[in-house]
Amino acid sequence: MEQQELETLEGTVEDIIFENTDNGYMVFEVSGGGALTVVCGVVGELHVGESVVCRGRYENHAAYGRQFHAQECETDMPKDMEAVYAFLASGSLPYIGASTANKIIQKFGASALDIIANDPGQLTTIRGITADKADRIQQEFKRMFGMRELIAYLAQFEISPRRAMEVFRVFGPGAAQAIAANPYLLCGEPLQLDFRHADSIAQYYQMEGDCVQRLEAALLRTLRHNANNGHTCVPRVQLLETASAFIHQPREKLEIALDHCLEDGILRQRKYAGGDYIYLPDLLDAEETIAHRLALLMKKSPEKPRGLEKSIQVLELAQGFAYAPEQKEAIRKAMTENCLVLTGGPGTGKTTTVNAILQLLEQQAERVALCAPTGRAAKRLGELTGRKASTIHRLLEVDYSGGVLQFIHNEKNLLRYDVVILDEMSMVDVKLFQSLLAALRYSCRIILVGDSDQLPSVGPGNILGEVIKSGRIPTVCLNRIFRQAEQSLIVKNAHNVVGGRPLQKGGREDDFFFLEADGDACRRLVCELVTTRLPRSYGFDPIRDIQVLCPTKLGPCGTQALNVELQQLLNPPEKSKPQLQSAARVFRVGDKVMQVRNNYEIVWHRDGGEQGVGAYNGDIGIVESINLRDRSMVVRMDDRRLVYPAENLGELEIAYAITVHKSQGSEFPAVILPAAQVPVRLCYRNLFYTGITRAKRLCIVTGRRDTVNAMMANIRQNRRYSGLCELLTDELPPEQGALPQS
Ligand SMILES: Nc1ncnc2c1ncn2[C@@H]1O[C@H](COP(=O)(O)OP(=O)(O)OP(=O)(O)O)[C@@H](O)[C@H]1O
Repeated sequence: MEQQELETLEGTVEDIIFENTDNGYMVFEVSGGGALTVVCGVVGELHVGESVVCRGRYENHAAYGRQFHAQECETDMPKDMEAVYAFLASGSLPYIGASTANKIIQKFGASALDIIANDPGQLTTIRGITADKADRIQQEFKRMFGMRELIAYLAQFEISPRRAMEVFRVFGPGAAQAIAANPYLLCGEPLQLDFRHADSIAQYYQMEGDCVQRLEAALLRTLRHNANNGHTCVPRVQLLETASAFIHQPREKLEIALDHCLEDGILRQRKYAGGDYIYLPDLLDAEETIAHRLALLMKKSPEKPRGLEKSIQVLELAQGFAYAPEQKEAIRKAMTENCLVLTGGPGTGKTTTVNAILQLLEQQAERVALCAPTGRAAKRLGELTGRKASTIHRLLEVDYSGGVLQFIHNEKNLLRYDVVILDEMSMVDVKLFQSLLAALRYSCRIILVGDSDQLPSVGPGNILGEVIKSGRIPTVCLNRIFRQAEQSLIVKNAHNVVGGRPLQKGGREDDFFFLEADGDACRRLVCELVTTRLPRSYGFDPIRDIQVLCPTKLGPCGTQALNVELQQLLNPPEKSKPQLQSAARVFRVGDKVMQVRNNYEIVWHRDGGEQGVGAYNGDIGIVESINLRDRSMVVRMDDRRLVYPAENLGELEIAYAITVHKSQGSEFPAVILPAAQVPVRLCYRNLFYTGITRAKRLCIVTGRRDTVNAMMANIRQNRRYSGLCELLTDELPPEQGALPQS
């Protein structure tokens, strides 16, 4: 229906105004019907001189006037001589500029493009074009039109030009043949297209629903889907059942396909106590490497620093208080063992202990690296220890030049540290930890600090939980809440949550409150707290200091509804305030935004001139300016300024309200946690605990008492399949590694 309403614009491309080669978004001028029209849209690749038929709609742009928004764009080779000349002179082909284009046209006329495509040898008759150059010209010409053909081919299966360009980049000129032979390649890495696209291509080629390509793809897709939910492996039985239900094929057929995949090494299997588990090879590799490296550290003889007790006493004198017995034990172990896990809830003295360890290590002139998985956690670690702390990515130095994530520091270029202290360990996934271990010298000692009651990492694995569970790595768990911390109801209630005790209600002077409300009333209450009550009573800045943390995105108290309302209240549209629409979001100058995936290439400038690259999932900032012409935005994140070009806007979300999952590793002066209508799958204790422990000075839980009680009662930690505990116990039989936990 929609299709019939589209208008058509036909003509020749006169000029390319803006081009994004990554996603195919272009702004260009088309002459046709006696007029010159500015056209924009995701059209793939275009060149001056080409004939185009665009379908879309005319729109009036606030700044640029009337434009044509193309939803579809068919192109053809330049037809008449003038268009062929314009195309050749546009510089789209290598070695051909305006004057060579002129010579080619004089010699071959309108058939110049046929010659380039089919008989490039003839080009050598033009001065300056050697046989090699003629070949390169032909290759580039074929690439250009190959991409064009692929866009048209995939469009029949409702695959957008933007996706088609990605397909072309991955499979090159042979893309169409490769896809015809196995349409399910599209569902694999790195494209991960929806299965229904591959199914419709397979149907077109009359492939059966139980063809081997489809069965294997279903197994891989199920494992990848589980990896995205944090599992490093899946029980064999469960994998077969899920994949069978997903593609409606009998389990036996999937079993045969699975055995093929195992034989070919596409998948791997490990036997643990509970049965057989299937892995994607890279995730098993990561868990095996981690277990092996930690085991090697445990097999190395421990350090024997002299005068340790004396040094601890000196520190106590300087501090003016005595360390608790578990803190002392952690300090001793940190100075002697090659690997230590230090864990505990808020206010139990982890940072105080880390500071003591740092001082002792520095006295021994050990080279110590302090790091954490997120920028915010690293910043906090730096502030609390008064030392330089960086993200793991920064420590390893990202190299994204090849378009895939690599690190400059790796097994061939080791980091020169004697000890690494890694904070917020609960957030580290297996791949990142594997990369970190690879870049450390074998003798480098490791101290892992974290709170195992927090939500586990976003990426696959549950390293902290599994390492503690194995009992093979020295672990000190700090349980005691210190007096200062005890005065805080946030801290007390955090421990109540973990201990399964009821929440303590807050009084006027407290830093924790529960306010009862449901549905829309709860949403209105949250908005009122953010916009008026908390700024008035506590002097909080509603945008900078207060963070709404929602268990869910949906519903009246989810991030989506709250962001719409809070944006309207805190940063309403104004005539003088530039704003940009990107997908369903509107960004305005002054909005709070969050980066929602890792981008290793985006450039930032720090105040004071330093420049670098990278914005990471969970980084929060404020929109500082908007350029309407090229649809770019400048976002300030702490002391850094990042320029987001149009194609990167999809990586940003409005962030007055964010999910608890996204808040891991961050702290905020004031947190409001609406717990009214929480879907059952998100109704669990770790999530509630992680949310309230993000608050530094004030935490307000709003919502329904029964929802809060249900969240607190549900200790079913979202189970994560991982073999790390078993791999560690295999590597370290009890006599080598087992240590009683304190
Ligand atoms: N042995 C001790 N005696 C007295 N006070 C202590 C002791 N250890 C820590 N504290 C105090 O307890 C409070 C909490 O300690 P610390 O910040 O180290 O805990 P934490 O576990 O890092 O907390 P969080 O995870 O919330 O940051 C601090 O005010 C600290 O000075």
